[in-house]
Amino acid sequence: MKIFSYAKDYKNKTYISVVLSTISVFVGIIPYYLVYKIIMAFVGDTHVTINYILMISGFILISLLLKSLLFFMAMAASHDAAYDTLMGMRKKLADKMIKMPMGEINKKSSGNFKNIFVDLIEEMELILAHMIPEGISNLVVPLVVLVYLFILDWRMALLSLGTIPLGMVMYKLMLRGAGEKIKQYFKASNEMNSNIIEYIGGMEVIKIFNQTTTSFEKYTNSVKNYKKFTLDWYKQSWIYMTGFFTIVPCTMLFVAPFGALFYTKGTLSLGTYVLCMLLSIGLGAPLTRLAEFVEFTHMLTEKSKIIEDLFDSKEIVEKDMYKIPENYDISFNNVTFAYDKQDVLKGVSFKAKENTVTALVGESGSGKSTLAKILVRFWDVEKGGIRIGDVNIKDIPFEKLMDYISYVSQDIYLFNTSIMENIRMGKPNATDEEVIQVAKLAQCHDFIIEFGDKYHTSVGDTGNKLSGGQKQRISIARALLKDAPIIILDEATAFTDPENEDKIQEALNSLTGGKTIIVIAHRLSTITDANNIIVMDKGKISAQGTHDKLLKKSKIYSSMWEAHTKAMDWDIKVKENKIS
Ligand SMILES: Nc1ncnc2c1ncn2[C@@H]1O[C@H](COP(=O)(O)OP(=O)(O)OP(=O)(O)O)[C@@H](O)[C@H]1O
Repeated sequence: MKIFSYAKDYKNKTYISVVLSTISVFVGIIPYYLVYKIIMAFVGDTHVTINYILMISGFILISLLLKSLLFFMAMAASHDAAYDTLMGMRKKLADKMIKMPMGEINKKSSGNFKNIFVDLIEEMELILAHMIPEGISNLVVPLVVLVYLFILDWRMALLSLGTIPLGMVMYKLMLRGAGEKIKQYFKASNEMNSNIIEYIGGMEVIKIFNQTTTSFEKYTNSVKNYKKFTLDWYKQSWIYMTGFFTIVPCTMLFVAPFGALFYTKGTLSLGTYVLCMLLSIGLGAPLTRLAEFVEFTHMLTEKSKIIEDLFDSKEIVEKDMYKIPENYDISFNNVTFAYDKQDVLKGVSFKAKENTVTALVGESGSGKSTLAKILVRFWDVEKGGIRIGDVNIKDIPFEKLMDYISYVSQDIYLFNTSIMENIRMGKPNATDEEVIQVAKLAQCHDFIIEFGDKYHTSVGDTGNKLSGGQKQRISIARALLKDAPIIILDEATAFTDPENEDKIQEALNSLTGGKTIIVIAHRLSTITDANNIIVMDKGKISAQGTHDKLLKKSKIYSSMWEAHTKAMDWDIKVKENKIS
């Protein structure tokens, strides 16, 4: 199982656990031998003194205590190694996600990721922490006992294994179709996780649209489904499971009667008979526990496959040879791009020069945000190329590319921490003063100081304590603080009320010169001064030029402008109460 490869960094603790649990197994066999000594002392000719019995009992007690102590020390070492491994796996998974294209991440729901990061990895603890010490003792005990039994009397050794063939039949029946059942169980568990997260995340929409019944139904159905698959699996296997766990430990079934027969026939001494019975009793429990571990392994192999699939999933390809751009001009050369099969960008070519503002406008769905997302390599382009300062973005180290670009997307995400820390994410070593300075530039300062805790006010879960416009300006402040040479601002339509628009405009004006700025604009009045306006239409560039030029030569742009000015007039009239 590949899971053990993640444990290799912590192998020393694992070795300690292996050594301790093996010693514990051998120490655990001593009491059987000592009990045999007592019995033999009574049946033999020797005179048994109370001191002798007390001494042997003392040794039994010491061996039992030592066995437990060693076992718990082994468990402590294996748990230590296991939790280190789980931490390592979670870190590696988080690293992996940074390298994955957004498209790959979006294929899975957040419930799916939660299931992998939390539940599945937690269950790996069972393999790593318990399988090593317990697995070893459950494997070594029967082996050592069997070898000893064969040394004593091979017939008795074989008889002590008599229940195993019967148990194996039960075991086989128990595992019949288990692979399929496990897959169904995981599918149901994943669905349940995704539905729970969707139910909680979508609560606002559910309440507004009074969809409580249907959404609740979807949620309860997945919970019921999960119960059904778990129970089905249990019902199918419980009879055989009970059979197995009843039959296998009855090692005395053959040992006692046949041993008595051999003894009466004089082919087995009383001492060996007694010792064989004692040893075969000790054989039963570890044998059944061993079977339990085989079952766990079966299940955990399936679980670790899900984790491994995530580790093996597609990454943004990084090359060995890198180039660093000499300037920050951006050029799209004949870029064609599809999320799935249908092209959403078709042969797009344009240049956004350093020290200029380029605006992208066009109808909803015309491909504006997609242009921004492929520039930051959320998805890789296969046809055509994107260059920064004449270097293809695929030839720039991904981390460097992220350093060059500040991207304010439509989906603003704020972390559940203070406003100060949310802005500081743009430059982790920024001082408080620097944060406040950019907040002023981004027109956030005034509303921040209105809050009781000012910059230390928590923004709430995903920023839900702030208005849309406030969140947008905080994300602009974050981008300003990063001070990257390229800035992409994807304006969110939802927050473009005139007051917020003015503030955003001021924030944009504060962007210092020398940068390459790309603005995806929904309200055309924000970009009339842009050096170049690109009009997108169904994935293609329909026209480009300055505002004045486009008004004359682009039908799409001039009608967009007309619609925009009408809407502005409407706004003003409503404000002046001319329209009720
Ligand atoms: N993750 C995705 N997977 C599949 N298709 C997508 C994805 N994101 C966007 N699309 C599709 O790509 C097309 C272009 O979308 P895009 O978001 O670039 O448009 P836009 O011009 O920015 O729209 P808006 O102005 O509404 O933000 C749309 O048809 C959209 O349905």
